[in-house]
Amino acid sequence: MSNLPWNTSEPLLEVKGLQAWYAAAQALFDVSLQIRQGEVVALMGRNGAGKSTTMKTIMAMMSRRAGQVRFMGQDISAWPTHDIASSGLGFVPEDRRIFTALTVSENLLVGRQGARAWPDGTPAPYWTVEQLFELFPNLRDMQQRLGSQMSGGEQQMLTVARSLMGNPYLVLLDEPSEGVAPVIVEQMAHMILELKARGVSILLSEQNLHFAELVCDRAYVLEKGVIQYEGTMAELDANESVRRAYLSV
Ligand SMILES: Nc1ncnc2c1ncn2[C@@H]1O[C@H](COP(=O)(O)OP(=O)(O)OP(=O)(O)O)[C@@H](O)[C@H]1O
Repeated sequence: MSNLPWNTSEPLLEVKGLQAWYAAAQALFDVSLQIRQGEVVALMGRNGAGKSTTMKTIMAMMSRRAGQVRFMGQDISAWPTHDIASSGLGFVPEDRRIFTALTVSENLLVGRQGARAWPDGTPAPYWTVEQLFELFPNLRDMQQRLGSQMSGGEQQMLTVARSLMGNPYLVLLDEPSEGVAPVIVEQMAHMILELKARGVSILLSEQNLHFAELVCDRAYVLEKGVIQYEGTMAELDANESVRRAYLSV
């Protein structure tokens, strides 16, 4: 048995009353959301709605913030970012922070963390480099390539793969489909479904309803730093007024 103070019937991630500021400008207002084990949840909203800020606040990357973040039964609100990441909460930022002077293989090794277990002692999702190459076949063909010589979409894949090297329980994925070629978007959708099948939970920031519908169970919709709607993907799809008011469709 592990010593995780978490019962799997409780949410894996529970965010309550999150607020955040850029200097004097408040960017998040009382944002609350939950992700249960095995769920893929969309965080939707237009440019500037606050999706990235929500993720950065969960990861303690906003210097001025308030509210509570519980992950696997622990209050992580005051933890530093690196402790949050090493507890099994992965974050793939939108700006693709790979090491451009390192090769694909070296970038992956930088992300390596040990294997994890669920509270009942069963193994949590674990990724070998070979399994990651199965998930991202393009990366297998460019193992010795420098990060600086990869396309934006390839860098995006490498960022996701490196995060999976940390064997996270939950990944915050910030707009993985934004600005990448359609063939890569397709691979991203396949990758998210594969993660879900392996038991990894995901919070996916997304503007594209069609992409979110392919892979997500539920959605929260943000506008101006406020959660305006929450529901299943089917409910959101059927709700034309919410779609028109807060999404680009
Ligand atoms: N570094 C920053 N300094 C000041 N204001 C910022 C900064 N980053 C974001 N903001 C503001 O905070 C608000 C939320 O932005 P955020 O990036 O979280 O939105 P988003 O939903 O992720 O949109 P996008 O898809 O454009 O990333 C916006 O009004 C934005 O202008």
